[in-house]
Amino acid sequence: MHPNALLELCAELVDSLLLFDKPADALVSDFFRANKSLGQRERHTIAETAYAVLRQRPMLQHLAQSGRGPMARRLAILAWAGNEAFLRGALKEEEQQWLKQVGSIDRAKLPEKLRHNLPDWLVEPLKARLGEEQFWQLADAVNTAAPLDLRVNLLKAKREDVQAALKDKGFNSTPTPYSPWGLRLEGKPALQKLDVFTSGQVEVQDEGSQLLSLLTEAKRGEMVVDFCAGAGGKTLALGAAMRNTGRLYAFDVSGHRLDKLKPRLARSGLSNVYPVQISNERDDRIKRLAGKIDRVLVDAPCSGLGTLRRNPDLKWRQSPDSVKELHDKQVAILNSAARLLKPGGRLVYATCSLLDAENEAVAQVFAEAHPDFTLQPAQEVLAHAQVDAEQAKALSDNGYLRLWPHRHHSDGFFAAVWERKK
Ligand SMILES: C[S@@+](CC[C@H](N)C(=O)[O-])C[C@H]1O[C@@H](n2cnc3c(N)ncnc32)[C@H](O)[C@@H]1O
Repeated sequence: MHPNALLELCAELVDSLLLFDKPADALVSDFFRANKSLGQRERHTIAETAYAVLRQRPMLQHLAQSGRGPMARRLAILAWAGNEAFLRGALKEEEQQWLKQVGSIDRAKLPEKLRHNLPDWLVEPLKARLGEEQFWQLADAVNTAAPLDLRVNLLKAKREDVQAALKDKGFNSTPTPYSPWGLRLEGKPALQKLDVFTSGQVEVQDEGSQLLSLLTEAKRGEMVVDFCAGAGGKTLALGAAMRNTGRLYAFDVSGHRLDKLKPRLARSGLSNVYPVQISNERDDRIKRLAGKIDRVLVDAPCSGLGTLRRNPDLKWRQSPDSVKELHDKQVAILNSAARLLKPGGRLVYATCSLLDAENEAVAQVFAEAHPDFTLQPAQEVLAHAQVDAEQAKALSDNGYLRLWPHRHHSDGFFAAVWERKK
């Protein structure tokens, strides 16, 4: 493809992403579906360039002001994630001059908000929580791309065997530092056609998500509910931990998301999973199971701000109002899910948010209203669930699990674990 044609495609995608009317990953998929002839490398350049614009939008929009021509093209030039010589082939003489001039600007001297590239409303709570130094580490960490983590399905394979099979195909990986189920891949190989993937030996899953399933510690023969199962990333991990025995209900209000679980279930070899579309958290089917369940995982709908490495658009699509609404929804879901538990049963509340409002604040509201639930220190639960005791300590904060991209190199996660008193 001619360099200018590729640059124009980048600009077209940037234009549509900056409308923020749909999630970026869905827009990118639609874009590639509409441009089927693109090769792997071209897709990589287009997607990475567009995501770089989302990550550094304030900085790039500021720098782009000095240029000429359509704004989306200027942004794509500044964020270009492909081969540099190839880009030069796309640029007019005046664009080359402009790019050189922009390149000479010392970005470290620009105002703070152009350097952290976060919306104002997020800065204050994150600085209050982390302090100045860690805030900047976090800002850097969320503005870089995430690695690709796999969870090995221990029903079908051992971690070291999958690692060896990947190596045979030329893909290097290392065991994840905290999760005993995980492998972290070097680069971003296309996995869909590999045997280890098609035969259900691995699923793509961030290490943090694996730790949430570990915290649930679902066991053989138990009755377990994954209350917000979505496409079932955590359901699959829970089902494997149950060794394909007992009963695992996968609830979600979205039938569309539950449909995506089906092919994954087929690959996984699990037959203990029962997907159920519920109308809301007060659905009658939940009432019928009240007091009968051993473990409930509530992987609540949240702002997703812990996944900014993968979903940088979320920082521009969320707002203080949406976070407030989510907080209320999270409390309602957690209250309802808690009714399912037997005495002695375990409740895990989790989000992939960085904000106290969706995490500690929700856990606190729940704890105050439920004296019949006792908080289980995350550190102890993790150590019991095969995570090295020292590492378990590094993952916990005030009795909760707290994962941060800049410290743990996973997505940002929160989890609280309670036991219903006997
Ligand atoms: C964080 S996502 C779940 C991701 C999933 N657990 C996984 O590991 O792939 C939150 C899910 O909550 C679902 N949800 C939203 N409101 C709900 C409700 N009232 N009851 C149950 N699920 C709900 C959403 O449809 C979404 O799939």
